[in-house]
Amino acid sequence: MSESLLEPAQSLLEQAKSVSIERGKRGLCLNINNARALASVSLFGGQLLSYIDKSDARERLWLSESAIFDGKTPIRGGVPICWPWFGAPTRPSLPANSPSHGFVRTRNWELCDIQEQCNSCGEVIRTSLMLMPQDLKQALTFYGLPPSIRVSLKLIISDTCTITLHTQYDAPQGPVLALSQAIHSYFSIPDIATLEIKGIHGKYADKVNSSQANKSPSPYRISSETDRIHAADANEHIKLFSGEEEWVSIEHAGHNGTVVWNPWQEKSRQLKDMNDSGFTKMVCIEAATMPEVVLHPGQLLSISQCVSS
Ligand SMILES: O=P(O)(O)OC[C@H]1O[C@H](O)[C@H](O)[C@@H](O)[C@@H]1O
Repeated sequence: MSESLLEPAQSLLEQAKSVSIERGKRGLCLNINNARALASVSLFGGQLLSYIDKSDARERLWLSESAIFDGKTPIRGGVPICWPWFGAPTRPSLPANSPSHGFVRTRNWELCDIQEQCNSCGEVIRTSLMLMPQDLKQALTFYGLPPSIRVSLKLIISDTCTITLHTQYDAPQGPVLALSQAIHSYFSIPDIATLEIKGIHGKYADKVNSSQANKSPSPYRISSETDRIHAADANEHIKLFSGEEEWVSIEHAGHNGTVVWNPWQEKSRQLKDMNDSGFTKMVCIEAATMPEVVLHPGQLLSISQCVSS
């Protein structure tokens, strides 16, 4: 993995007021500090690692204390991008040992654009970043996928945080692409014992008990290993409560599935990049296209997640 910035990114950074680059224990990260929020994005995986709304100074994302930053292992926490497949690779045409959750979470991404919006005092109140995986064409060819596909990630950091993943099939003709993907966000919560999830109503396929079409629970609480793919409402508004307190608000668009994941105790112990009690402080709520959707030449597919207080 090249640990350097590409030339165009250097000049974007020189002009930006609210974005700086840091080369530290977490590898190469872009740090955003504007009047409304703080955030950090790893260029490995194009992965948002931290988002803090300055109005309450609360970290919204969970990052494992044992996360591995070796430039090879997927980072446990923040917002991994799973693309162009979610979960285990199922397509027989893929090479043996193809990674779980696709290949872009373990690639270097490059910074392609920065846009800043200022208030009347000249303070930046909104920072938008555009990132793309490096050398995507080569990777697509390696996995037997059409090389004219482009994927980009737009992050808008302000008093809300919006993550949008675009897939553009940039060709007049070619084979259709069956695409599953996820914005795989790990949310930081005070305690899994007091968590209640509101706003998820669709039936779910249960990956723990291998059963299909279960009714969404009400109230929705987590007290054991949970790994579910819910059929999603078109524009979904989910809220996480810690007891009576509304903790975080999550809106999804462009998806057809919402994933809820908590590994619970035993599985946490098996994961080398998660502390034994890590599962008590996190829950994954993911905007996904799962089951997979079909993308035709010329089409653009976008999914997004917006996080706010
Ligand atoms: O350990 P990872 O490959 O990062 O996957 C972590 C989890 O991601 C998703 O939420 C899946 O539904 C789970 O089945 C999986 O265990």
